[in-house]
Amino acid sequence: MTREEIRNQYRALRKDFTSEQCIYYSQQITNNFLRNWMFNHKLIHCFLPIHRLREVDTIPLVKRLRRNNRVCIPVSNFDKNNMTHKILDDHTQFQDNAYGIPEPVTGEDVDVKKIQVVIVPLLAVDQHGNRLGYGKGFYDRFLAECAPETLFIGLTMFDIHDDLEPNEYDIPLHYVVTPKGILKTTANQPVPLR
Ligand SMILES: Nc1nc2c(c(=O)[nH]1)N(C=O)[C@@H](CNc1ccc(C(=O)N[C@@H](CCC(=O)O)C(=O)O)cc1)CN2
Ligand SMILES: Nc1ncnc2c1ncn2[C@@H]1O[C@H](COP(=O)(O)OP(=O)(O)OP(=O)(O)O)[C@@H](O)[C@H]1O
Repeated sequence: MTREEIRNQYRALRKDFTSEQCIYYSQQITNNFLRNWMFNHKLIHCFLPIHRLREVDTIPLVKRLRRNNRVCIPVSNFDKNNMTHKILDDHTQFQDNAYGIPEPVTGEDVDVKKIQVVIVPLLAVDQHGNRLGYGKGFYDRFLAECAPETLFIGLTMFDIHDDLEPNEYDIPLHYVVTPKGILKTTANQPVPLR
């Protein structure tokens, strides 16, 4: 199967989820994540979900992580297919962009190099941490800019896919969280966070 065929397959599967299934899987992913990592005094990037596409609901995770960390949320530029990142605070205001992604409209911009953990949305991922998104390269570009010790953690409601052919830009994830548990991929781990 081509990347595009695999992409379409997962898109279709996700569209068939009910909102109850989506909530249930999201809770399991959140619980598995927090059982493994709470982090402390880190700068963490996390996406916010496109509800219409039944993405993992990261809002409870973001709320919990923000208790002991700084969390930044992406703002997407669909002309350049890149993102900037704004720190979440008690006063952050959000607005859905044209693709239904909630984005902060206020808040301090973050230097990409200072981000220590990136929580990545996925359509499909394999045991090596190779991933498939919507195909615009947003996360490929972003992960390439991050400092070498940054930890990349993907979230998916699906099981790990058989090997995906990486393209030249693919940067593998270090961990994947599913409703069933946590997979440490075969990608080289950066130095452990203190
Ligand atoms: N929540 C979230 N934020 C994210 C991503 C993501 O996957 N999830 N992205 C990860 O890279 C970037 C945005 N990428 C996107 C790329 C394409 C489309 C898009 O074409 N949407 C169409 C149809 C999608 C479909 O049917 O599956 C649409 O909204 O009509 C949306 C987001 C950055 N922010
Ligand atoms: N670092 C980069 N520099 C320039 N172009 C890039 C870079 N990364 C990705 N691209 C472009 O983006 C396209 C989409 O890449 P790919 O198929 O890997 O997307 P994806 O990983 O599924 O999507 P996303 O990253 O948005 O979730 C690539 O074909 C390439 O043209």
